[in-house]
Amino acid sequence: MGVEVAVEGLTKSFGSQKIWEDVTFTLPKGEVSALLGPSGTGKSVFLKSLIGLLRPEAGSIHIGDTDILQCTSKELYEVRKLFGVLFQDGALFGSMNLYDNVAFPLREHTRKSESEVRKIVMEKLELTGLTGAEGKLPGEISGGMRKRAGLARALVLDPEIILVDEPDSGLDPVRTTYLAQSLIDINAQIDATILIVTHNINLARTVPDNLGMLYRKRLVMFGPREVLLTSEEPSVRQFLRGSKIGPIGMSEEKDDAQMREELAQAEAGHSDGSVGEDEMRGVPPQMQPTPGSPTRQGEIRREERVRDMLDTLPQNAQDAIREEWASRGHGNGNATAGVGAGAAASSSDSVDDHYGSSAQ
Ligand SMILES: Nc1ncnc2c1ncn2[C@@H]1O[C@H](COP(=O)(O)OP(=O)(O)OP(=O)(O)O)[C@@H](O)[C@H]1O
Repeated sequence: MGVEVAVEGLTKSFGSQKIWEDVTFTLPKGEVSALLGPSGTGKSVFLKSLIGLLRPEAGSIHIGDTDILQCTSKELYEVRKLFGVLFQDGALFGSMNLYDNVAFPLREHTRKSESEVRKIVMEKLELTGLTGAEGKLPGEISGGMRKRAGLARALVLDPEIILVDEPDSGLDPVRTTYLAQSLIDINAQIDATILIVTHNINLARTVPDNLGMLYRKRLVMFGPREVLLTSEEPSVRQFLRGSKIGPIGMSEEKDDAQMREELAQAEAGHSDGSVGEDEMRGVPPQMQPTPGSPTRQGEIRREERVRDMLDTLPQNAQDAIREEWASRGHGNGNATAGVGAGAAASSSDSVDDHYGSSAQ
């Protein structure tokens, strides 16, 4: 099962440039979470901080019981083995064929025999739909295949946490959906904790259990996906619609004069090409594992968790969650298929424990 990742009061600067500050939230174990944010808000820096490649100057990052900002380098080495990371471009070695690329972490970090390595590599290549392509070089295959090879390589050490940096970059919408489906299926199969960093709104709306957004050097919010998707926060609504109207500008933020001018243009009928407000309202159904996959344990645990905190969530989010449960025949929140009746009482965690003060 995946481990919990708890980030508290995290602040990162490069010299005098503050990237983000006081970021607090928890990735629940075995659930799929996504972090949204305009370009340059430090999402990749955040991922690199989680695996100890960059060092924030304040706060803590607990991976299970270990605070990676306080631990020894030996402990950090052990913690890193829990991670599988899919970088934007797949980060494959150009001179190695796919088989050797995927085998690389096994040969580097384990003492497995070549026949054991072969068994694992072929299994992961099959899982990511790459059987038959193992002899190809990265330069000979499409961007989508490179991503999947990167994913296969991220999976060979049986990670408990999978970090995915912009899974859609360089992919068309159909291939992005296939990759997202792979992530959901993998979550069902190995119950790993998954964090996806993305600006793909469709993916953010349909794939994760939990959703957050970084903006203006802060975590605007993080919590069950229904909270962000029904939020009235102007930056969140603007981002979801991809509209020019709102506080987010071409560079990080804009001034009042520009905001007034853009609003006047919109009122005069000038379209900025964004998705209509009504189209972006509501919570679409979540992507499910491919039929025949194991039940997603993260989804069951999430339901228990959300049930515990339901009354603390904004009304819009509560309504969306209750509606979704009702559509699945889960009644008004008092009964859950597949979840023990004692579950709601078993956790003492409050919404603040899970999501910090930024949960809304
Ligand atoms: N090693 C570094 N040294 C100095 N500045 C850095 C370093 N890495 C990132 N930055 C800066 O941190 C900021 C955030 O970068 P980051 O790549 O994390 O943004 P992002 O949200 O992932 O953007 P995008 O969505 O466009 O990929 C940028 O201003 C970048 O220049």
